[in-house]
Amino acid sequence: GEGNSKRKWSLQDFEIGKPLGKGKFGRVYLAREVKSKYIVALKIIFKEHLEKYRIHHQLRREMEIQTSLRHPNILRLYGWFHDSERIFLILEYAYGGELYNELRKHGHFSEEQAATYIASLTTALAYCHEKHVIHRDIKPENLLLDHEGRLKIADFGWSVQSRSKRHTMCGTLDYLAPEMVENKAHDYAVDNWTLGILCYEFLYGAPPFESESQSDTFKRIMKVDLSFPSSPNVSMEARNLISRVTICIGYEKSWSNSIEASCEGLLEKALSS
Ligand SMILES: COc1ccc(C(=O)Nc2ccccc2)cc1NC(=O)CCSc1ncnc(N)c1Br
Repeated sequence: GEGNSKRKWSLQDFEIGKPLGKGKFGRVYLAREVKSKYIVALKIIFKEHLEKYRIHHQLRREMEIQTSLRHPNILRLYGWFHDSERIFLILEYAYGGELYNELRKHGHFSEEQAATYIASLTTALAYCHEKHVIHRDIKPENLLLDHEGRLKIADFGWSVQSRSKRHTMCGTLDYLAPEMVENKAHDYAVDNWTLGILCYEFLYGAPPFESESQSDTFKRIMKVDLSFPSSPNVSMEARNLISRVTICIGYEKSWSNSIEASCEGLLEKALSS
């Protein structure tokens, strides 16, 4: 028959199972495609909910983004369909659930485990960035694990296609005003900064700038007020990686690719040590 991704799906094609959780703008259920017995996660979004938050255009853009993304560390969107009041997203089912639960269960990850997750995130984000997609909402809750414990970035609820002006920029930067150049750096650095934050949280069990109040957290982020507790005992290489990725974005706003390159270099070292 015709390729799966082109066929018209409907609710009758699925048997709905247990609720898996609440993603953005909708509930997610375990489901099984009746004919193939293939297990998926089915996300149900109410149209009036999209209208209310005026984000139906964002969902449409999201679907365009998702169909073009194919990466082992990015949760697949197999297709979607709708009825009169709901939109259904047919998602890859991540058998291992939320990475967040793993982190809470263990308190913090070993350096090897953290390096493996950060390496997966780095390649997935580098892939997104070369497709001019910025996720902008990478946090442990949006990271899932498959049946082999492999990391999957999910819930692109806030991803954006970076503005088309980037194509006009790929020529020389010499004539661009600082704010335009800054903007380019900002486009991807926002995801790379998050890599440093996540790396810290994987190793210490809490994000680096966590504070009592939002305003304190904000102040600490703006100052990049990074401190490393003495326990758990984290290697100097790992602390250097976190500092370089957060500090140099926080202060120098260096180009994302140079950061990615140094990340990959440092990760190679951390993984090989
Ligand atoms: C590619 O994954 C997505 C792609 C898009 C959207 C989405 O809602 N976009 C969106 C919604 C409204 C407006 C604009 C964008 C959401 C997801 N993914 C999710 O929501 C994750 C659902 S939780 C889960 N999923 C699988 N296995 C598990 N064990 C669990 Br728990």
